[in-house]
Formats: sequence, C-alpha cells, structure tokens
Amino acid sequence: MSTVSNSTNIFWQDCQVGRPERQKLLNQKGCVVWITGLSGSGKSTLACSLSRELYTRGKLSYVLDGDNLRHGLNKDLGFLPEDRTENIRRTGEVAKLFADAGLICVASLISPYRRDRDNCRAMLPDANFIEVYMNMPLQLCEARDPKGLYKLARAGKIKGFTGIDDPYEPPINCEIEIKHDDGVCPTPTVMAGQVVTYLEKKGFLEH
Ligand SMILES: Nc1ncnc2c1ncn2[C@@H]1O[C@H](COP(=O)(O)OS(=O)(=O)O)[C@@H](OP(=O)(O)O)[C@H]1O
Ligand SMILES: Nc1ncnc2c1ncn2[C@@H]1O[C@H](COP(=O)(O)OP(=O)(O)O)[C@@H](O)[C@H]1O
Repeated sequence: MSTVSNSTNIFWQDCQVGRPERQKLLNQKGCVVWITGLSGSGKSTLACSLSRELYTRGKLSYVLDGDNLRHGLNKDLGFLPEDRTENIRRTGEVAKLFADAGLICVASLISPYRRDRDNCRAMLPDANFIEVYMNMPLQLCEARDPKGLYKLARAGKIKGFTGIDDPYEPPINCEIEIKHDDGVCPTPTVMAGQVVTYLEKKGFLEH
C-alpha cells in the first residue's frame, strides 16, 4: 500500500490549544515508548506494568497493543510482510496523535522489520520515540508459549510465524534494552522501573 497521500487541496488546521498547553495541563511531555520483540518476549507484560507504574505517579499513558489493535483498526490486516508494514505504519500514526495529545503512548507490537520501526521514529520529533527491545531468546519465548502459537507454528499449522519461519530484525540503536540473565528475566516491576528511570532522566515526567 502506498504511503503517498492521495488527497489534494488539503490544508493543515491549527488550534489555539496545542501540544504545549496540553502538556502543561498534564505536567508531562508526550512521547512514544515503542516496545518490540518476539511473541512471548514480555511486551504486553511490560506495557501494562509501565502503564500502572505511571498511573501511580499521576502520569497519563495509553497502551496500543498489537493484538488488541488487530481486533479493530487493523482487523483487515494479516501477517504477510506488507500487512505487517501497514500495521506498524497505522499504529505509528496513532501513536503520534497520542503523543501530540500529551500522553505517554506505549506501543507494544512485534514490529519485526527495522525499516518499519525507523519510519515510525521518523514521524516524531527528535528523542520523542523511545525504542525498547525485549531481548529474550527464542527458546525462552517458545517455552512460555502462553497462547500455544509456537506449538502450532512448529507443527506447520501457522505459516510465517515470527522467529520460526518469518524474520525478526533486532534494533541496532535502541534507547532501552531489556535483557535476561542466563534465561532469567527481570520482574515486570523491574522492567517497568528501567523505562520509568529513562523517562524521568529525559524529563518526560514533568512539564
Ligand atoms: N504469523 C504470526 N507471527 C507473529 N504473531 C502472530 C502470527 N499469527 C498470529 N500472531 C499473534 O499476533 C500477535 C502479533 O501481532 P502484532 O500486530 O504485534 O504483529 S506485527 O507487529 O504486525 O508483526 C502476536 O501477539 P504477541 O504474542 O503478543 O506478540 C500473536 O499472538
Ligand atoms: N518479566 C517476566 N517474568 C516472568 N514471566 C513473564 C515476564 N514477562 C512476561 N512473562 C510471561 O510470559 C508470557 C508472555 O508475555 P507477554 O507479555 O504476553 O508477551 P508478548 O506480549 O511479547 O507476547 C506471559 O505468560 C507472561 O506472564
């Protein structure tokens, strides 16, 4: 699908209440925390834990989860490379709107292709895209297999499953990497803490 606009004679409409005013109201700065990694690597777990931690600190966030978006906005998309690319593009555009609204938008999708993630990064002002890589080995994700999808993929019942017969391209220069230690993963609270510390240090949790 082309990302070139088909519309002509369109004009940008500005309002008096803009991003600075919304950020002041919320006492935070809008940004996108983009969590990428294999299925079962802990993306949704981190997204929910982070959202809860921010909530307890009085900070407004919103989680865009790949699985959930595929029930609505992206329900017409499958898992072919071009569908995944469109899935990420749409989600990037929505995330950009949430960040513009002044929220800390937490996007949690496999987003297996580096170029797609970089395109989302390019949609946002510098430093407002925080890429978090769930660096978990395939064996760990497969052992977890909470939805039984790896089992189906290994049995050839799902084709093009990320990590099995579809690629995952790890980030080269992500802002945050969540690592395991000999197959042991940090707890959800510790993972969320790592992201909160980053957001604090970079000034996103104040106006
Ligand atoms: N073929 C294939 N490959 C990978 N994942 C698959 C596939 N088919 C279904 N699923 C389920 O879809 C969830 C991933 O959706 P995403 O929108 O995050 O995928 S992507 O970013 O477009 O690659 C993913 O959710 P998570 O396990 O939370 O990652 C799976 O439950
Ligand atoms: N830090 C963690 N420690 C222990 N178990 C975890 C951790 N993160 C995730 N899990 C478990 O691993 C499974 C997959 O996590 P999930 O967040 O659904 O991954 P993803 O969204 O990447 O598919 C779930 O059963 C979850 O409870």
